Amino acid sequence: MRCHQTPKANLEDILDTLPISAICSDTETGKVTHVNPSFCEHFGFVFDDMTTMEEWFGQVLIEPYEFFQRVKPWMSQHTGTRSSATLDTTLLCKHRRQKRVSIRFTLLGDTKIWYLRDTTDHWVVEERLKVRGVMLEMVAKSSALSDILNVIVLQIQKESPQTVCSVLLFDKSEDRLRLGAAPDLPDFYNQAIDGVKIGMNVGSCGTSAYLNERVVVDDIAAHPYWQDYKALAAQAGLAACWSDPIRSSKGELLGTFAIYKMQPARPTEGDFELIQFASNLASIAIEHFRTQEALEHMAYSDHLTGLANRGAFFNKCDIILKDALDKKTPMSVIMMDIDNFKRINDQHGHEIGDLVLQSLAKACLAVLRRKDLMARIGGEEFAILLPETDKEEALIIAERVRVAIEKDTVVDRHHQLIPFTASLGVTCRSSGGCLTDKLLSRADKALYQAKADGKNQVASLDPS
Ligand SMILES: Nc1nc2c(ncn2[C@@H]2O[C@H](COP(=O)(O)OP(=O)(O)OP(=O)(O)O)[C@@H](O)[C@H]2O)c(=O)[nH]1
Repeated sequence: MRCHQTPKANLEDILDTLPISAICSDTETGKVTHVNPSFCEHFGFVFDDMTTMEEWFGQVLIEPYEFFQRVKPWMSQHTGTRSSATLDTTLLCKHRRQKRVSIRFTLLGDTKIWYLRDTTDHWVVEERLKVRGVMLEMVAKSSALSDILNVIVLQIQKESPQTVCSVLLFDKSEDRLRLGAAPDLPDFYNQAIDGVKIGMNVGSCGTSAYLNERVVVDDIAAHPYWQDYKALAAQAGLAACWSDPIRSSKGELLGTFAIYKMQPARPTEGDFELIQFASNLASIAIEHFRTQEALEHMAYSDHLTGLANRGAFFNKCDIILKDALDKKTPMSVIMMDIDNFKRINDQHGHEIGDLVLQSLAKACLAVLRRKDLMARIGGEEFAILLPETDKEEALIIAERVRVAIEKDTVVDRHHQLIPFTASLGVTCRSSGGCLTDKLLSRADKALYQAKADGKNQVASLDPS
């Protein structure tokens, strides 16, 4: 690797035997006069790539501002013959790999000898421990899942330059992938992918989720998996993508972790290890979040119908009522009770009674709006919260619910259709404001009226 036979040949011979990377430069001109084989091997540069150390730093520093803020002052501080202070920084090798290095130099006559130690492995371990700690702390504090996933994605992008990552979450009920975190992918791309149904040839992630195995696509433009999405990927500047299924501790699919590249590329062993690390971290976060969700669902929902339970309904009602008073918006509630339910139970059995409760809940949800909240607050008693809804609109909704129930039936084991009906009481909040209890008791009175007037009908009671 010696470039010239000079009087410094002995020194260069010694440097050439060292396992540590070394560069010699002229103290006067700053020109690089020698690089040892270890430097070429670790960083990919050869002697002909080097002019001065200043220029080289200008090319390889990851953060351009670092040259004037850190590197230049560090270079000029040292004048004596002892070794300089150590500079820890991140460089981009000739083959575009990012490396963490510790650099120092010494003066020997008119030669400056630079020593570069590759500390990447150590740095990666430290960084990963750090991000793992941050993530576990966020999990313990029940931070939003998207925030936790963002931390993981940003860490992977930091470790692997020219990389953009995404986490998609698996929605088992619909076999779709939903956006979990992809802070550096363009919005139009995220919107197009959000909700995509998994299957063969649905990009790297859709296919990876479908096959429940890692998918590597090194050239999106030419791969059949991307046939229907390659124009979208090209618009987002994406050229390669490998995707790993994120699995729970029981092996169930939770989502996918994807690494995108801007140029066609094949993953290295290091990339596989990186995506595995990311998938494992994401799996801890998602699994914890799903467990929390399931616990909350159990605490706040009715096991038979899946509707909100009494406690959840009262809590939500308090919040919506306060909000309606603050914003001076209308709000209504409906109380509902199945007609002659005892008779249904007595004639057809408790199991059929349960089926009626479940079927009625479904029929009502189908005609309610997304913002409405329906709850089972007693055996055959239901309540419906209608935010931003005045009495006239509430009466229309109540009638729609009544008709939906009237049209619904369940079938017994002899294939006999069993119809059922319900009575409904409607009220709206008073202009002065009232408590949830008062509001519900007024709706209850209206319900009582509907029962008294012959059942299978809607009655209302004004606040006045
Ligand atoms: N199958 C089933 N029945 C229930 C459940 N909870 C309460 N019930 C029954 O609901 C019935 C309520 O009867 P009642 O209060 O007399 O009311 P009703 O027969 O609907 O009469 P009206 O309200 O006047 O129309 C009772 O037979 C309860 O056993 C449940 O979870 N499943």
